[in-house]
Amino acid sequence: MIDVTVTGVSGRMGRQLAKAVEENDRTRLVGATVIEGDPWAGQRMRDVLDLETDIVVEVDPLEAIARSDAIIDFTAPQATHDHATLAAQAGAAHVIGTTGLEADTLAHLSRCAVHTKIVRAGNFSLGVNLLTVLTRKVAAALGPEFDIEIVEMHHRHKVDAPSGTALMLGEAAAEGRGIDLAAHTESGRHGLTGAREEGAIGFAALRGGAVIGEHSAIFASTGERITLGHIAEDRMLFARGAVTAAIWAHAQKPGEYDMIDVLGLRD
Ligand SMILES: NC(=O)C1=CN([C@@H]2O[C@H](COP(=O)(O)OP(=O)(O)OC[C@H]3O[C@@H](n4cnc5c(N)ncnc54)[C@H](OP(=O)(O)O)[C@@H]3O)[C@@H](O)[C@H]2O)C=CC1
Ligand SMILES: O=C(O)C1=N[C@H](C(=O)O)C[C@H](O)C1
Repeated sequence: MIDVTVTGVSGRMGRQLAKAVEENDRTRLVGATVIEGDPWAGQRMRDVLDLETDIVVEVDPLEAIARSDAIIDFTAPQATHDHATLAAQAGAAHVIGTTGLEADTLAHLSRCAVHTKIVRAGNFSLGVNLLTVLTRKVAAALGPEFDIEIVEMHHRHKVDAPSGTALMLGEAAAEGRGIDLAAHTESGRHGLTGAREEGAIGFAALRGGAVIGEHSAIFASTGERITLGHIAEDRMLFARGAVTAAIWAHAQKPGEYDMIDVLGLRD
């Protein structure tokens, strides 16, 4: 059995993650955390989420992580930064779904990965990870006469843009084309923008309603257009992928990994 803590358990993803850990016969929920002041703090998981476990929701992640083989963390950038320190100290695998991480946190994760295994992905679904592989291949096959645009739509509560998945797709397209994404990104067009830069990779982010996550990679020439896309219809998709990643990470050496490694999709 792999003992798992879910951080941010009262969140949209936290709830699904706790269920996914408990439904998998190789994992067991041994910790569940929330931020101070959250109504779930101090409550039994069986009372707030109808799970058959005696786990009580905690505010301090220290002890929960210390008794865990793995933590699954879909929270917020500062929380993930802090959890990484604790996971590295405890030697617990750290599965990270949090998006919108800044460069200082990414550098911190690389230092933590000397001590433990980190699996980080902007999207833990099989479909999106296959889509990134396809996007890289299509970008490599097409010439610069094809403009690349990444379009995403999410629910009204999402706080970061472009989404982590959109950035994965942009990175894949840039890799396929043999260019640096940061140097070719065009996003947030508004007003008198001028014509599209040749070779740019464009990003457009839509927000509204309860959309779980929709992504397209569009390759447009003057004569034809190819669209590769993915629609997520249930958050359990991401949660089950993250549990698969925790089980996989348990058997790995310390280091930084992503879902392409977990799924064995790397060429
Ligand atoms: N990689 C993937 O496959 C996916 C990634 N995501 C990403 O996961 C993250 C969470 O998304 P979502 O569940 O929709 O967001 P929510 O806001 O619903 O959940 C995040 C939860 O984390 C809590 N939290 C914040 N800081 C801490 C902390 N220090 N300790 C414990 N809990 C904390 C928040 O509490 P409070 O609300 O009180 O701040 C909230 O309950 C986002 O970055 C999102 O982009 C989402 C889906 C799939
Ligand atoms: O915030 C979300 O909800 C999602 N976030 C991830 C992202 O930023 O791509 C994954 C998924 O699309 C849902």
